[in-house]
Amino acid sequence: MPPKRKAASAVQGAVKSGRASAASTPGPATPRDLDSDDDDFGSPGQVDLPAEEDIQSAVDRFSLAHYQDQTVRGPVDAASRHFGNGRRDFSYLNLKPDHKDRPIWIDPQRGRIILENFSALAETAKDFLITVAEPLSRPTFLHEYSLTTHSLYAAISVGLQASDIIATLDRFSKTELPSSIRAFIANSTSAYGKVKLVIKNTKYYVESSDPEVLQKLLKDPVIGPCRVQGTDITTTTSNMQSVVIPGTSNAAGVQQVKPSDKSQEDVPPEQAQPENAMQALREDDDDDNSEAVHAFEIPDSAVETVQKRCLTIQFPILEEYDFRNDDRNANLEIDLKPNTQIRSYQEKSLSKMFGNGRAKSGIIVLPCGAGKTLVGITAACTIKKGCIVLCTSTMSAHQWRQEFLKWSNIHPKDITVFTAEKKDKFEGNTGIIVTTYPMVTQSGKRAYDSQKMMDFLTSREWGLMLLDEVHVVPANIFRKVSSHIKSHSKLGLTATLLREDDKIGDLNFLIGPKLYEANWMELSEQGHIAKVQCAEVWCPMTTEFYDEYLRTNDRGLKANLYIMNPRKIQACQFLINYHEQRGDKIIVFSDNVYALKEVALALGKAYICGATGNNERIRILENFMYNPNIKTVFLSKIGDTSLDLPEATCLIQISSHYGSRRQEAQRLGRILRAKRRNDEGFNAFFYSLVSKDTTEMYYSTKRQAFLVDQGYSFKVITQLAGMEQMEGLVFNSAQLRRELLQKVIVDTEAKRGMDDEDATDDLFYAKGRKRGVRRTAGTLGELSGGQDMAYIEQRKSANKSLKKNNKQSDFFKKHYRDIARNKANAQQ
Ligand SMILES: Nc1ncnc2c1ncn2[C@@H]1O[C@H](COP(=O)(O)OP(=O)(O)OP(=O)(O)O)[C@@H](O)[C@H]1O
Repeated sequence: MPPKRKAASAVQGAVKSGRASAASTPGPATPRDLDSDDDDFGSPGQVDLPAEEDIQSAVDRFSLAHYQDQTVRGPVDAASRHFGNGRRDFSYLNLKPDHKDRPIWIDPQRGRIILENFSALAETAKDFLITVAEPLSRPTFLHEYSLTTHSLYAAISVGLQASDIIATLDRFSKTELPSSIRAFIANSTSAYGKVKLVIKNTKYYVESSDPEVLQKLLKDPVIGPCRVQGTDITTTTSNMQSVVIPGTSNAAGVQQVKPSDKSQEDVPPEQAQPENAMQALREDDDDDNSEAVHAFEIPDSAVETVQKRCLTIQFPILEEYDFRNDDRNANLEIDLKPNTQIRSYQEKSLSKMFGNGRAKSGIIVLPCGAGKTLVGITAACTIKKGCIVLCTSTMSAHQWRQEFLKWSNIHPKDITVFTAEKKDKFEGNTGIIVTTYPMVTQSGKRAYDSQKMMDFLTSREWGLMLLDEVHVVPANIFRKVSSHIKSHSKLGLTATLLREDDKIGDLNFLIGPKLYEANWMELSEQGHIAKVQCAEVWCPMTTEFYDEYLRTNDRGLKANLYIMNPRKIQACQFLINYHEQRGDKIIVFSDNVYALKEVALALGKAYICGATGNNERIRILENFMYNPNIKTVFLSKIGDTSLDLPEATCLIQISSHYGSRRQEAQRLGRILRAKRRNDEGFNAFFYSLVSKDTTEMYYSTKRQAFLVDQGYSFKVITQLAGMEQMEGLVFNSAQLRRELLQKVIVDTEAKRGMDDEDATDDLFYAKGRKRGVRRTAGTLGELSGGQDMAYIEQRKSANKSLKKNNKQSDFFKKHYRDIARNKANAQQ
């Protein structure tokens, strides 16, 4: 089916206005250059689209490297090695005379696009780039995007044509568009949309309106054998129709419940936004042509293989759901409530999903606290078929149900929760089930009612599958989910499409391409998420801690030393004090559960970790939210995601998971939804405390990479003015610091030998970790307890009893007395 041109009028509108503004900018840009419809490039006739070709040549064309310019490079000289010995010398790309007025430059080898964010055309160019390319980095002045086959497929799927993309990129580009990029765009997009994967009667079919394409697939050595013999069918399908737009400017194609006094027809036409892509679709979709479609069946087990292979041979398989023509599955009574207004970026993201009037599967990326839940609910209200929502925990499953009831008019009986405790089915023909990933993927024998519920889920077709927090779920879990549950469309939601293990690419074919990624800075400028001041506080190690840090080879002890560095604890105390006085509510994060407990107790604050019981968690969180005297709570990594504490306005991180960019972003997310974010001059604060000259510094820089790409800048604070003079500063004598050091060493050793009740929380003592022989340098004096070093038995049982006995010593007596006192204070 040919892509529809008008569907992309939002983007094209932006491009047009870009042309207009370019024409009005001073400088040598001529109207013909920037504003002319008489394009030099980009008319379909001039794009060198391949004619007939075999599968192998399609495979060869897949990589951008295939399109490299064959331009002769300049002579190799002494500086050449800095430019890949001439390979990265792009001086052959001639700048246009008016290049200063054009905002982008494109790397002909890697498809990277650099945008000058200070250009007068930046806004218009950004609107376009977000549609055709993937944002990589968006700090203040220069943005970086990447043209990929996936991003180009996404652009085509909202109705742009290769010629539009080429022409517009060329207009914005400082140099003539490299021929490698032109060919890459033309060829990557030429086969898009020719092959589809559809579900009919709970069976998967590969479908195309071009019989020759199907023949090619059937001849392919991987796809051919997957066909279920004797299942070929030919049907007719009607062309795209517009998604119903009730006329509200914020609808994004969503049917909203109308207030009773206002019928849909009452809405004056001027309220409809002309630049709304969905609106354009509605105008466009009167031509309702039918066409013949040919299909063959593939077994469930072959779906992923076929999807992967199709991607490799450049016939990307499209998962689209023509929900309005689905008469087989019952319609669900669901609309947004009349007072529900979705925000512009939520609308934009949904217009990418429903850009051509059908539901495309894919992933929407919005910052934490930007309202992914409402985006999911709006998608369900658009499709209006059975919907299954998968969450990461039982708590968030219940939250999702509540949000559905809050924002939509769904009948409470039509939305049920399937968790270990609750296994209700909806009563009507269709409905919504909210469940968790483990509930549907758990292997082994299930309880009777759980099995019955699973049979219910697997025996029917679902219109939409909403996948919350897609970034945390391993690919094999998705495989299980999709093989168990048949859904016509899938929408993944996340704030951080990041994995340190590079597995994120798997989501491309398991769910679909990234449909939309919002700009964090833009949303915070608009007040949808809080503005945050980020700072990295460098805490020097005390001499005795640093000596031990340098001496030991034990990674666990090293980590405990830089985390428990007394100067860091003092900085934490000082910052808590400072922000409590300002009226902030503070969350202190520590991945290391040992440090979490010790520091919380030392500072007399409450903490929550994996081992904290549910009732106690609720009690602590409620106190944090509603008790004006409880202003600080310590959280282990269980608080990283899905915790809604809009009261929190300040974060202090004392230990974290190595270089995890995702965790850093998720933690920052806990304050992005701060209630007070729209107060005049309000700022939230995010402090990361790191021990100077230790490996923690290296990890810290890595962790910040994602946020820096989103435009956040981290101030480095080397000294907290006034800290030394603070009254009641902990560990403020050499004796106390030495005692703390002893305790850290003893506890590290003791804990190594014991089963850790917080193993799920604690990265350094994860269960199953092998112990090796450890040899450390030391003196006899140290061994005998001189110089504040403690004697440590290496046998497990001895360690336990040593610790027990140690409780009787003066040091431990005092220590445990302090803990008890702090605990009592925290509970008051
Ligand atoms: N269009 C809207 N109008 C009013 N409030 C909204 C809108 N969209 C979202 N919100 C509110 O913003 C807050 C954050 O929403 P939500 O919990 O869905 O964020 P999230 O993106 O899922 O965050 P996280 O990634 O941290 O889970 C909620 O209180 C929600 O009610």
